[in-house]
Amino acid sequence: MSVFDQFSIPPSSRSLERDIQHKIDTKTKPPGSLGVLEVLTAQLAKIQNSLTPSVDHAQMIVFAADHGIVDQGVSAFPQEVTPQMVGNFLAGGAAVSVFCKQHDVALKVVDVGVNADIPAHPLLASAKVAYGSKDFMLEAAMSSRQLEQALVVGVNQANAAIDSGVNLMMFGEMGIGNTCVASCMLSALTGMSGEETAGRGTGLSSEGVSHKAKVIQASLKRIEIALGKPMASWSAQDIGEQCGGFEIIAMAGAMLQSAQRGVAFVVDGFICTAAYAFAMKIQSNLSDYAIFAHQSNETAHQAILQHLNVRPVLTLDLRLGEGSGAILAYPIIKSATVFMTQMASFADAGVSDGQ
Ligand SMILES: O=C(O)c1ccc[n+]([C@@H]2O[C@H](COP(=O)([O-])O)[C@@H](O)[C@H]2O)c1
Ligand SMILES: Cc1cc2nc[nH]c2cc1C
Repeated sequence: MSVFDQFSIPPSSRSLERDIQHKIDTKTKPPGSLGVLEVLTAQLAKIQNSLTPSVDHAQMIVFAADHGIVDQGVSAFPQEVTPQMVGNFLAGGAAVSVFCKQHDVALKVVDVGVNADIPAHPLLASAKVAYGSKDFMLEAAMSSRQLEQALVVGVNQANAAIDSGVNLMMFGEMGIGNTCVASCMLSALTGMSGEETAGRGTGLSSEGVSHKAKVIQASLKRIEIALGKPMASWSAQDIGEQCGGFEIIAMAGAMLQSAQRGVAFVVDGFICTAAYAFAMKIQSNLSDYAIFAHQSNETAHQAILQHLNVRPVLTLDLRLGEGSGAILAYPIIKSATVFMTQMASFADAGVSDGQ
């Protein structure tokens, strides 16, 4: 049995649905007036099968890896930045580090495939599958064994966090070149062309974006020839092996396992959305457990979010990654649970409900 077959995610519970809606509607506010917070608290209450949902024990996991596709000139930054930024996460100097500290959320960094040896650190999990993926314009990004290994890294990370009592998983990523990987995976998953999925990433020029789109188109052509079947019939395994990235696959594994264990997770920006779309191809019940943090400025993110029929919490023109949007959405997600658990009802407060 492949690791892809190990997931059987239950839909989130419907048993309290009416009680949850009643509790939301009897708070001291006009019906629906807390907007998206009402949607979020209902989602969390169903996931936790509780009228008092909580996200007090949140954990941020940043998966990091490198990508052979950078040899095609698809990023504005050099590959060395991946381990350098991992060092910055661990030292507490990155955006995700300071925002996690601000909100008292634990940060863990997982090396799934960085192209350098990273010294041991209390916040680092070393789970390197390889020193980066292969250049997928020329050959498969990884072997089927590496694909399984990366997925299992994510599953194990989710299990460790949930075993320690975490009730909200937040995911981020770091990997120079990974917007190209995410775009190629999303093209393969949705049928959108490289022109539609390619964007500026860390800051490519317009010419750079056109070149990146051509690299994606050439890669899709190579894969079609290698697999001997049209894109519409590629499996998740095909897409992961041919054009995946280790941090993206590991994150997909962590999302699937969080859902399997009945725990909500927060999807950060463009690359994390590619991990989610990939995981959805494995198990579509996943959608009940996902909260989308923000709409990235990466060109295709809006179209992909629409394609997935999901609404992000924030639109702040972010395009940083590393889980920064997820941690910024955290206080709003938390407020959604706080209104549900702490706000007075019309009856409690002696306020007329207008009926
Ligand atoms: O999350 C996003 O929406 C996002 C958009 C653009 C860039 N990034 C980050 O930038 C890196 C990838 O950009 P690039 O240009 O090297 O492919 C990677 O480390 C991501 O975390 C992230
Ligand atoms: C500096 C820098 C920080 C990042 N954080 C996530 N991706 C990144 C890419 C770069 C280039």
